[in-house]
Amino acid sequence: MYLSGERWKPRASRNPRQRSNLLHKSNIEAAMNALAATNRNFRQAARILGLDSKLEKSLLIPFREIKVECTIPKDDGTLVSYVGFRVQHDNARGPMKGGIRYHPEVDLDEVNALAQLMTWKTAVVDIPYGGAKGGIGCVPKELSKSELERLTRVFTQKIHDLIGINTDVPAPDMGTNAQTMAWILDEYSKFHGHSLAIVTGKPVDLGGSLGREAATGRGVVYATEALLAEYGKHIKDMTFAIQGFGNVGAWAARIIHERGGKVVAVSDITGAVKNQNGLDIPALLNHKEATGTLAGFSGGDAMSSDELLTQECDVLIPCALGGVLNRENADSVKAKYIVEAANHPTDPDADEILSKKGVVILPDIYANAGGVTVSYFEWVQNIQGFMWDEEQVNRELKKYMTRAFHNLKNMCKSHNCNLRMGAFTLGVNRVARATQLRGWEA
Ligand SMILES: NC(=O)C1=CN([C@@H]2O[C@H](COP(=O)(O)OP(=O)(O)OC[C@H]3O[C@@H](n4cnc5c(N)ncnc54)[C@H](O)[C@@H]3O)[C@@H](O)[C@H]2O)C=CC1
Ligand SMILES: O=C(O)CCC(=O)C(=O)O
Repeated sequence: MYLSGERWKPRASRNPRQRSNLLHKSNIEAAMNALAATNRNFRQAARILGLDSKLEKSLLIPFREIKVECTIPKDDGTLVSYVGFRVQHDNARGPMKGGIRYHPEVDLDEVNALAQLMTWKTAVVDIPYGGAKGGIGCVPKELSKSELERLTRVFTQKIHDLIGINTDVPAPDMGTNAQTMAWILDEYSKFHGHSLAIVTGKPVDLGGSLGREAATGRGVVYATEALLAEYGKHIKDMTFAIQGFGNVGAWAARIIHERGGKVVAVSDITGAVKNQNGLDIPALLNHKEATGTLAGFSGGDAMSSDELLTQECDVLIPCALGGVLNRENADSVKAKYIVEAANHPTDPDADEILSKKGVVILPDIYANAGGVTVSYFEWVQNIQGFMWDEEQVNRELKKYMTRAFHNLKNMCKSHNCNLRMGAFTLGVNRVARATQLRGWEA
């Protein structure tokens, strides 16, 4: 069945040289970093769609890669330098859009992969954007608030000429939040005048949208509901394990709990906690708020973070880093469904292993698109100088996520492929059409 873990298999080429190239490529690509894995998924989609090789190449090459040095004084007066990136991948469908990540593993390859994913993601949910992503290689928890502010302002000074309301609009990602966006907005406005729509995911008091903070987690829940409905199942009858308890993970857990789902395990960088009878999520949120850690929560048993991914559950929701499901642990995954709330949580090796086990994977470029969808609503509200109420935001979000699921499913049916390829073909096809209509083909 098209929603199962079955993989799309390339049609055997009649040309033996071409065929050996395909096989050789897929062998090499089995152990890949995020960029190679993303490129591989894109190329598979391009083949399914029968894209011309020139168009394929042009869609793959990023519009612009920016790398800047950001030197700031630490609180003790010493100078320290960080490297910041912004990759603008594609703008055929509109201004480039994507988050900014503060994390020690940020590098140009990763940002490239994440920027490309944004291009396909905005197209999957059919919002008028292209894709971009940014990041700074740093450990945000080791920086004071004033150091983070200085770093964000210096980064903005370095890239302000290359972003813009109609060119590239940043947003939060791992390690950044509404406050980070407020600093970017303020710094950018010094150069360009008051510019509310230059970032999304900002504080509501500064033009942010109601519902944006919860939007990625809420979108994950809408996506999960749409998937489970295909199997005649409901959140309230299922158990969930959630990796990551930051913005996305905590909101997903909270909303699943509200809908009667049983969250049986949660992890973050500080540890993990489990309870097969279901964790009391509001109590866990209070505990995390009060102590800054999951450790010591009396409503469950502590376990190691690594165990979370192989925990007994119906639905596994990774909400942290990329590549966490890989050849080392994929075979031990017990979940029947994986909803990719994180970007690129599943390594290609794991994709293969999980598919063979019949695990259904709802891919990132659809599953976590709720955040950028409400970012789009925020940008629209800023441009209109008008504010929607939260009910309208959530209603529209559900509409976009539900429509995208049906479009994705139709691609799976038309091309007899799994959900990942359904999402990639949906996104890539829309971007390819816009590229052709603009006359950008080489
Ligand atoms: N914030 C947003 O609107 C969107 C975020 N995403 C993706 O969702 C993921 C999470 O993003 P946010 O929640 O915004 O970040 P966040 O910084 O708010 O939270 C990240 C969470 O991951 C945990 N974590 C880090 N390393 C871990 C490890 N080794 N094991 C277990 N937990 C670990 C952290 O402790 C924290 O709880 C990322 O992949 C991001 O790209 C995707 C779409 C939109
Ligand atoms: O809200 C946005 O513009 C981007 C969110 C993001 O970075 C993502 O979807 O990965």
